[in-house]
Formats: sequence, C-alpha cells, structure tokens
Amino acid sequence: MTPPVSETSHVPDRPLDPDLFIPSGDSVLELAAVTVSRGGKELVREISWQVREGERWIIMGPNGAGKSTLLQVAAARLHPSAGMVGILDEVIGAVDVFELRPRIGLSSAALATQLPENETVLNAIVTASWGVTGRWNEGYESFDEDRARDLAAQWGLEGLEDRRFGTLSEGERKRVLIARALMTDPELLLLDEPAAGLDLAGRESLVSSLTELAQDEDAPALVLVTHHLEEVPPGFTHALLMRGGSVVAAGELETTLTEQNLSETFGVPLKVSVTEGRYTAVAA
Ligand SMILES: Nc1ncnc2c1ncn2[C@@H]1O[C@H](COP(=O)(O)OP(=O)(O)OP(=O)(O)O)[C@@H](O)[C@H]1O
Repeated sequence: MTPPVSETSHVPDRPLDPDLFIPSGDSVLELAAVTVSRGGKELVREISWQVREGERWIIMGPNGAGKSTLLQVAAARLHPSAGMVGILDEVIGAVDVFELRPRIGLSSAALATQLPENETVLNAIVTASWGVTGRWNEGYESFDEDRARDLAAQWGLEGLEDRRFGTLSEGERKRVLIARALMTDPELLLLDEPAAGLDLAGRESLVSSLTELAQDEDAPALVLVTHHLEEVPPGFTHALLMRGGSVVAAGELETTLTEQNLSETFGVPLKVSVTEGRYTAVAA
C-alpha cells in the first residue's frame, strides 16, 4: 500500500483556467492535475506537485516513467495537455514563455546535443544569457564573461575555458551544462540526469559539487532527475517517485525514499540502506 502523499505535494483544488489559477505565494513551481498526452498515450497522468523556495527535490523512477516529460513541463518547454502549471508567479498559458525561460536553469542531454562541438567552454556557458547555444553576433557585457569564468571555475572547469566543447570528457561536459544552466542566475534549476554516463570518480565528484549547491542558501530551488539512489546528493530535501506517468509517492526525502515506495516505483523488491546521508539499493 502506498503511504499517504505528504502535504508538500497536495495542491488545493482550483479552477483549471490559466487566468483564474493563482499559484501559492511561496511556491516556485506548482502543478495541478497535469497530464501530458502524445500519440494517444498519457506520458504524465494527473500530477499535482508543489516546489517551494529553498526546497531541493529528487525525481526518481524507472526508464519511461515520465520524468523527463515532467521536467520539460516544469521548464516551460512543454505545454501540458490538461491541468495547470504555475512557475515563478506566472501561469503557463497566460505568460510569454520566452520571458519566463531565462529565469529557469535547465541541464539535459537534449541540450548537450544542441551545443556546437566547436564552441568553446566559455561560449557554451555565456551564450545562455541570450538563450542561444552558439555564439554569433550577440553583444555580451564584460560582466557576462566574468560570470561565465566564475561559474567555470566554480564547476571545476578552470583552465578549460578555451577548449572546444566537443573535446571534453563526459564529466566535463556535464559540468559545463550545469554552469550554463546557472548563467542567468535562475530562480529554479532543473537537472535531468546530470550524472548519467559518468564513471565512479566522476559521479562522486559531481555528487559532492551538487551537495555543496544544495547546502548553499543562495542557490535556487533545485529539481534533479535520476534513476539511481547513489546519485542523491546529501542536502536534498524532498523526493517525487514516478512509475508509468503517475506519482507513486512524494514528500520529504527520508519518509519518501523508503524500501516500500522504491520497490513499488521500480517494480522489484529492494533493500535500501543509508550511510552518512548516501543512499544505496540492492535487490532484496
Ligand atoms: N512524442 C512522444 N510520443 C509518444 N511517446 C513518447 C513521446 N515522447 C516520449 N514518449 C514516451 O513517454 C514515456 C515517458 O518518457 P520520458 O522520457 O518522460 O521518461 P523518463 O522517465 O525520463 O525515461 P528515461 O529514464 O528512460 O529517460 C516513454 O515511454 C517514452 O517512450
């Protein structure tokens, strides 16, 4: 039996009209009964979810659970087929998404494929200020480049600023994507599988950087999508578990990442352990 979903994921009933939908005052992201349908299939089904300032969320679930689809909705990149989406005091359907998107940082594999292989690391980061992926004739202020250099240093890319994106290792690319996502000083940061494809050392190094970010009071609200419990950085506060497009459980991390919920989410009996804030799971 699924335990009751915590109050953090309950969204009060509201009229489903973008002009009447008023996101809660302290919410950074609020979804009310969101469904995304494609080709006659519901990829995401009636999800209600609220992220408040200062919260750090994990979205976890098996392949095809709908995690990336949900993140695309949260990033104002995908319009829901039904339901309401409030992002940063704005309501999708009643806002120009091109004005909203710079306020949301997004790192994803799809974005990585859009970055030109011959673009330098610095340009891959700084071009986020114009919402473009390749540098052309846009004008950049010196403080834009200073910020891009600071972010490169902060994310372990010092000395690589002039390297071509296409020559980077997978771990370095992931760090560029996160630095780029932070370029516009977003109020909401969405990271879709930031540790996918990394070796053990690369994963551990990234988890450690994300732990620091999670503990930074000035960092934006964070949402991190992953399949793996080992990638949950200590300091994350909440989790939303998905399977087949629906929410299995959502709420505070410790009460949500339970053996029962995770076994139901992944469809196999799991034994879960936590050591010094790090989670691991093996088949029971
Ligand atoms: N345009 C589309 N038309 C039909 N089905 C789609 C479309 N886009 C995605 N899907 C399907 O929707 C489901 C959810 O996809 P999504 O990428 O959101 O899952 P996910 O949880 O992120 O998976 P993964 O962990 O494998 O990345 C998958 O079964 C996928 O095949």
